[in-house]
Amino acid sequence: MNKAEAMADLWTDGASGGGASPAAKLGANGGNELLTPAQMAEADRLTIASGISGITLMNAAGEAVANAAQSMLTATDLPNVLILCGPGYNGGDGFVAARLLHQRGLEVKTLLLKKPGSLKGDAALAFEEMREAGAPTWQALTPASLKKGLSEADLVIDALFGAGLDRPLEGGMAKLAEMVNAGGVPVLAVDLPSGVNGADGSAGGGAIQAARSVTFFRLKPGHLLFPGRSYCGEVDCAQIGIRPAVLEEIVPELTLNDDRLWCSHWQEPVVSGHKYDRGHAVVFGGPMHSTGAARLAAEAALRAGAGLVTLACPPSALMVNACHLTAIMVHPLRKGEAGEAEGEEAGSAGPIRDLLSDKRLNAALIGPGFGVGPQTRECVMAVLGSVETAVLDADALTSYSSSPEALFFAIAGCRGSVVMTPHAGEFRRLFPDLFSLDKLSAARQAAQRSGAVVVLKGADTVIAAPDGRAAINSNAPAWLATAGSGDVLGGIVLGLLAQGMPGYEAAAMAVWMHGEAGSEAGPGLTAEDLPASLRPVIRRLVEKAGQGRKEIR
Ligand SMILES: NC(=O)C1=CN([C@@H]2O[C@H](COP(=O)(O)OP(=O)(O)OC[C@H]3O[C@@H](n4cnc5c(N)ncnc54)[C@H](OP(=O)(O)O)[C@@H]3O)[C@@H](O)[C@H]2O)[C@@H](O)CC1
Ligand SMILES: [K+]
Repeated sequence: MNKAEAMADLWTDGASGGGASPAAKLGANGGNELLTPAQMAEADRLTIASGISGITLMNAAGEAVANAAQSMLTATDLPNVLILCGPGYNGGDGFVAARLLHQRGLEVKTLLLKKPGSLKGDAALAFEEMREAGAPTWQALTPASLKKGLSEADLVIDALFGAGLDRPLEGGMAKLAEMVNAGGVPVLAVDLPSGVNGADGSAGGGAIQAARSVTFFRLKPGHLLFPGRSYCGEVDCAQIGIRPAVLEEIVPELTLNDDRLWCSHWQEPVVSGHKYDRGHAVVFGGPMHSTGAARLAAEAALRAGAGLVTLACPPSALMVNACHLTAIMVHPLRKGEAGEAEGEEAGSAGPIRDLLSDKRLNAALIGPGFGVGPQTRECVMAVLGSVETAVLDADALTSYSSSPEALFFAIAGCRGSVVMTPHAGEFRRLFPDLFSLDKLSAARQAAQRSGAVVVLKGADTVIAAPDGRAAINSNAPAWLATAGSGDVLGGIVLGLLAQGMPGYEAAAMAVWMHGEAGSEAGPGLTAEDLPASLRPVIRRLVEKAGQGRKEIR
């Protein structure tokens, strides 16, 4: 087992203790690549071309569904399972599950959306095999048959639509989904809950609410992006005989955000090392009435492992910051002080350049609590023109609402990586034309346009690189949505950049660590709790990385 594999187990082997991530409920076994429905169809095609028949894959998929169904039914004596089968191969998986559950002695009823004669290919084969096996009963899916079926069922299997959903549910179909949701019977979804678009998680016409979903080979973006994620329940990923080698042809650029994505770029401190080996990060803070955001970021950067952290701020704010900070250095941005005369804005660009002329300061964060306006734009220009790597957040982004191209131009001239961490509102101000797109496409296009790594924050944060790579995060607990949380995230990115991680990996690791720290701090957390909550998260990473190394020897 190499270091990456060892660390991949970290959050799914039940050994992660109090910080167990909600992502552990996602069955990302097999690999962290995410496949769109089109890519999944290609994986099926390549597998079938290599000599494994489609019906073999469907039988394996249906068996995984049947097994999951049984595991949901342990408490009932003679369970009654209602299987809703659609017109395509998703329905085919339903027929296989129906046959197996019937053969295992369960009461099974299938309701078909279309006549059996209209079934094609492997779905028709699976229906025939189900009938030959002594067939569980089947009839047409209508409001009346559904109402009766729901009144008798202990479990519903939703095999209506999966990867082939190509439009929102509407009319009678949407009403049937509403009936299932109102029925009070737990639902197991095959591949995806019907109504959820696997590519982007949209569910414009509503969807069936599942308690659990079983997907195949790899997770799909729709399992992770909202609103789709909220319909999936717990997600299992079953391996059905598709070889991972097909991914070499498909080359997916999208992954689940977990340690497999970034652990090989992260280096824990070595005994012979020096603090300067881990970089010197600088946070540019705002005026006296607005200092907290920068302090949260600075504390997070230090906890994330930066060797040294300096908080640079206007002289008026120096005393406030100095009173709150110990290990973090404070530095007055003296020259100019124009901001103070003009409504207490932050220091001018000159002193920023002066400070950053010390090349040991290798990563800078500007934006949180900094103030919005032309002075901020000057300061952002000074940062991007002077420092190796930078994080832009909050006011640094909002200040460019009416001139985003100027920002993108400056990013293009920056020596190293630039990471932007907008929430939805900040994103909309910088990229108004992208806001109507799905979150994944929006983040990807923004990264391409701006030349920065874009962290589009939210419960399903997307991290996108200008080269097309993207990751979806899934471990953020609900209580992470609290004042100052984003400032901490910016600080973690900064701390990892200071240690020399590449921008995309630093951003992804930071988002993941932020989520873990949120789970570690738990209900009732405030942003102040998060930097300290990084300690057990980092300790587990170090321990697991060490295990990986031992096993390599
Ligand atoms: N390929 C393989 O080897 C394997 C595939 N596997 C399984 O196959 C599934 C994908 O199968 P699939 O491609 O047949 O699509 P599927 O999800 O059944 O739906 C297509 C049908 O839905 C219809 N339809 C679409 N949207 C609709 C709407 N809003 N409202 C109403 N109707 C709508 C559409 O109808 P039409 O557009 O023609 O009107 C079409 O007839 C995948 O999820 C997995 O479970 C596994 O067995 C492993 C091996
Ligand atoms: K389904």
